[in-house]
Amino acid sequence: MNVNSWLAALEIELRRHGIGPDNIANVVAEAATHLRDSGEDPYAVFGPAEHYAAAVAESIRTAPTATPLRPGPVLLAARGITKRYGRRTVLRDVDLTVRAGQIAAVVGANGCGKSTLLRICAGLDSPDSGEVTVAGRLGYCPQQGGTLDYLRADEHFVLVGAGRELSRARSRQIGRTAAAQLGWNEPVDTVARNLSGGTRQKLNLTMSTLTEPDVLLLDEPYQGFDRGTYVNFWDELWRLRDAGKAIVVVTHLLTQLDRVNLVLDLTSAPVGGARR
Ligand SMILES: Nc1ncnc2c1ncn2[C@@H]1O[C@H](COP(=O)(O)OP(=O)(O)OP(=O)(O)O)[C@@H](O)[C@H]1O
Repeated sequence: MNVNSWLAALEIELRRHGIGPDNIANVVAEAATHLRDSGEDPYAVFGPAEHYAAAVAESIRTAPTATPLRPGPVLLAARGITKRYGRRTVLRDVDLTVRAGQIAAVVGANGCGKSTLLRICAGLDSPDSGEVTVAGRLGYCPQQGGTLDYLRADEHFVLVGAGRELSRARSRQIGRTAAAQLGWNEPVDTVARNLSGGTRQKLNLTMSTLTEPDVLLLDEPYQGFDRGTYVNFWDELWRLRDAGKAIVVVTHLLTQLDRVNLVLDLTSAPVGGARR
């Protein structure tokens, strides 16, 4: 189905449900970004526009507000992070502090440095200045990649579990249970390269939670998820938060920001440095 007609239909349906103009703009922009990045058919990903609009309306009506801050100990502290690629300063003096029991959303325009910040927090990239402190175990779900083409899901689980000295059987069990929570019930025989994009993301997400991290870094982990999985994903995030984890999630979904405790908007970085 044509993407533009589907988005136009979505906008009309959202208006019909009485959704406010800001929310409509955000939801449509988010769907457009997802469809552009994935190249998928809107009908296949979201279903009929009227159904998706109804689900969004329902989600907005029933959105739990973020729990009041229950300041646990600081589990992630990024201070004064500056990162340059060549002459371009992508991050300038960025601070992010996340405590146990908090979800922080990192938002901002394409290319403003969200993934770069997460990679730095994960220790996969070095800042030009600033430092990151992590208390406890770290889990990281990258925006892309992260899976090995010729390994099956179970083999991914075993590989990640081995890093925590889990037995093969235990790794498989934890991995399959986490996958089932995302509505993926048979993650057994298919090698990663033959999984759909959304299912590969489920595998990535499952791996990032498999070692029960204290700090969980998620870089747009829901890309390609269908609606049911998306709902399960947020339920799972809240469960982890309530279990005392510190979670950072990169998101374009501004409708979800009332569900998190902190928002770091990297778009608004003024030249010359900003404390957030
Ligand atoms: N290894 C690299 N070398 C050079 N430039 C890079 C490198 N990695 C990222 N960049 C650039 O840094 C900027 C920030 O990239 P980043 O992926 O962090 O943005 P983002 O906010 O996550 O974007 P998006 O919303 O599109 O995912 C971009 O202009 C990107 O091209």
